[in-house]
Amino acid sequence: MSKPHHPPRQPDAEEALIRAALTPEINHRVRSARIISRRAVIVAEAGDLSGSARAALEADITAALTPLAEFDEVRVALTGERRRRRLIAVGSGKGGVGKSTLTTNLAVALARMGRSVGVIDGDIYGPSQPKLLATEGQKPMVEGDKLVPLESRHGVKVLSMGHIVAPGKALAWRGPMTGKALSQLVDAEWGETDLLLVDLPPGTGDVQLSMLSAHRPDGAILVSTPQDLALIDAARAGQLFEQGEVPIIGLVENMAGYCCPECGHISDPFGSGGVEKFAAALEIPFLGRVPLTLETRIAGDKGEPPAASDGDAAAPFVAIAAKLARWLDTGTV
Ligand SMILES: Nc1ncnc2c1ncn2[C@@H]1O[C@H](COP(=O)(O)OP(=O)(O)OP(=O)(O)O)[C@@H](O)[C@H]1O
Repeated sequence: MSKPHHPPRQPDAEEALIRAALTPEINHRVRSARIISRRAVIVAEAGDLSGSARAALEADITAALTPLAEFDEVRVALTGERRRRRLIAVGSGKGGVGKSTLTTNLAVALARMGRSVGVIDGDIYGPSQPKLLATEGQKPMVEGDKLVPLESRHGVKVLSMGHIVAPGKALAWRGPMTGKALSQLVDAEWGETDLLLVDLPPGTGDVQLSMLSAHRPDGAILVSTPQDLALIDAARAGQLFEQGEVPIIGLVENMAGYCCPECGHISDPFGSGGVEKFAAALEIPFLGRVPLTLETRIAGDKGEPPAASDGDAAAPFVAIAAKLARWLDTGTV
């Protein structure tokens, strides 16, 4: 007895038939289209769409295909909503103003608020995050061609040039090399991490420029101490972000006044309120002030960020982190 004859399947013809009934906009999203047992099965890319736009896409595909006689049923599978990881740069015009300390403490405070946060130490010439997040001497693993961020003990993932390059070795790097190094950190295997805080080197050099061109941040926080010179440099750093069309979330005043560890009295060797006035003049939101405290300095050196505990030194960081969280959720501080 001869075998029953099955006509060869014609996936291309099936796909062409289905695509002919869809608009170009929808076809652009269709990844596969098949007819299986008189059922049309369409897989469409919808990772960038919100809930209502996804529902509309599904309804449009179903409505366009239902009249066709070649199948009895239409099934639409949409690809999952893609997580959009946000990148926030923390920058300053001048070195040593506490940008790294602020980055670490904001990350830890946000993690304690339930956010999934990673820190990238973009300070290629003087990395400080390995120390601040107590991961000194650790080496990230590599999966495929991607680095796997280190898990700090404070619930924040971290990757720093200090984890992958011997101290001092990056000093001679310029332009393209620094850009490539930064890309390795940003494009690492961050997994479920929703938010990356990037601790930028001070100033407006190569790393900042490659950050703006290759990994444009969603927003930037500027840090300054109250001295005039630091403020002028901060304004310059702000201009760089503005030119790169990166929204400036706000300005933080660090080492605002000295908090005496004996009596808690705050004295202001550099005056007070200058940064806030400066922010107002530049029409940049003022995010808050962090006093100079011995606790913050010692905690930083020990890899125990104040924001990891509930002491007095944590409060200013927590308040600024809450503003950043609001900005992330609503677009305003
Ligand atoms: N509010 C603060 N109170 C006390 N010490 C602080 C405070 N902020 C920062 N420091 C200390 O000041 C020093 C410089 O801080 P940090 O490394 O965060 O600055 P930076 O702007 O990132 O510097 P760099 O230019 O080296 O990247 C560190 O020793 C840090 O512990």
